[in-house]
Amino acid sequence: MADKIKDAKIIFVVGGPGSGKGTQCEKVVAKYGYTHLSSGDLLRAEVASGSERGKQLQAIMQKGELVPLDTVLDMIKDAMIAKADVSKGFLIDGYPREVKQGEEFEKKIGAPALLLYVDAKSETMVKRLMKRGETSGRADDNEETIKKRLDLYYKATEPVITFYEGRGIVRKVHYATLGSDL
Ligand SMILES: Nc1ncnc2c1ncn2[C@H]1C[C@H](O)[C@@H](COP(=O)(O)OP(=O)(O)O)O1
Ligand SMILES: [Mg+2]
Repeated sequence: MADKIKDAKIIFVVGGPGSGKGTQCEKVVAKYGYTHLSSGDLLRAEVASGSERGKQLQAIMQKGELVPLDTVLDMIKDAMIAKADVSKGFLIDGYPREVKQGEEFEKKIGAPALLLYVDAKSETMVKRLMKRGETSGRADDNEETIKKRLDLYYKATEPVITFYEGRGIVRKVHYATLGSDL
């Protein structure tokens, strides 16, 4: 099973909460036809299913914390396997959230060809999340949780960018634009 994805082209998409990762991914999908997999969307689908595991995940996400690594990695891997036959490559949006997640992904699936870093100022992110919170229905788009998500991003996720910069595979994009030479 896992063999099906061992040579897949992988692009990690990393950025703060509300930085515009999903929007950037839509542009790449339109242009290159890659398969977009969002860790947050996969987790929210599990929550929406009403399963016992979904209830546990919901409680963690509501607090703005990270769900256990194995849970999110298994979900991504299953989603990749399900799309392996039709996919030209995968945009993994919202993962890795910490260096350890990147290392485990590489052990279990493979190495990324590129990391798209969606850069945005923290004031911009907060503004966009507060605005999104008016209509998103997301339990984590409120002032208190947004602050925790941002703190966690700077503490745990920014080191991921530094880690992959060391390999020379980071491409920085601003939330409003996307280079044409991906
Ligand atoms: N790779 C990951 N590891 C652990 N928790 C994750 C995760 N990806 C998402 N989550 C959990 C914690 C996040 O605060 C929540 C929402 O994720 P998201 O949809 O990627 O948020 P956003 O797009 O606002 O950054 O889901
Ligand atoms: Mg998202």
